Amino acid sequence: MSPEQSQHPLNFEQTSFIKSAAKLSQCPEDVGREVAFAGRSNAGKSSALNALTGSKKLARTSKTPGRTQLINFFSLTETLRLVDLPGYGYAKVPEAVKAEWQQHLENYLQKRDSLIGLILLMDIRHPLKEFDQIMLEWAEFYQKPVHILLTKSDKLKFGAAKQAALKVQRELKPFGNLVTLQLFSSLNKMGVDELKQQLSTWLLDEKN
Ligand SMILES: Nc1nc2c(ncn2[C@@H]2O[C@H](COP(=O)(O)OP(=O)(O)OP(=O)(O)O)[C@@H](O)[C@H]2O)c(=O)[nH]1
Ligand SMILES: [Mg+2]
Repeated sequence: MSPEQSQHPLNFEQTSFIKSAAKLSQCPEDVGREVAFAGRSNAGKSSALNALTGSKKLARTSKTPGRTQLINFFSLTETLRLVDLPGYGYAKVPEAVKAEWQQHLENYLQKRDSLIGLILLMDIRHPLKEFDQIMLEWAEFYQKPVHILLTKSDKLKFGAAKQAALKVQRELKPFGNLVTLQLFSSLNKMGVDELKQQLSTWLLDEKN
């Protein structure tokens, strides 16, 4: 790691919970900038937010997939936010409920002006499932950059994790610069610094 990589102008430890929203109309005012964490149920979104902010309980984690059913907003500064999106694709939820979540998610991606980028989390052992593909297509359609975290990388040996990342990277070639990717583990904190760097780049860029 180079010295400049370990310095983040943003203090992620000062993140605090703002509110939960079940639909777009309940979201905080659409001003400033925010980055949303998306991914299938159980991919590790809430755990990643906690690892990022150095808090054990900022975002609720669970062994039961589907725990986060609301859009949870966190503030980093007065104008910068992080968002924990509901995990999609949880099989035990009725189809009608799934369809409704998807609708809220697409609405959020389409209409939220302050949304400047997506962190898309995928379990490194099960990447690019159907819902990940849908998310990538929406992101491309609505022109939102995506940074992928291959989570639970601690579950594989480093060499195997690297191989898995290369394979995913090859499959993402059609998206070009819009999609980037890294290894991540909330358990051993692998990639937390790289994630902070990506978020700082997005959130502090005056063009966004
Ligand atoms: N080994 C390992 N387990 C992890 C990691 N990240 C999350 N987990 C575990 O995976 C499970 C799901 O984690 P969550 O962070 O709650 O997942 P989520 O994506 O927020 O899930 P939903 O809220 O249901 O969408 C929990 O049992 C976590 O402890 C990781 O990096 N390594
Ligand atoms: Mg969650």
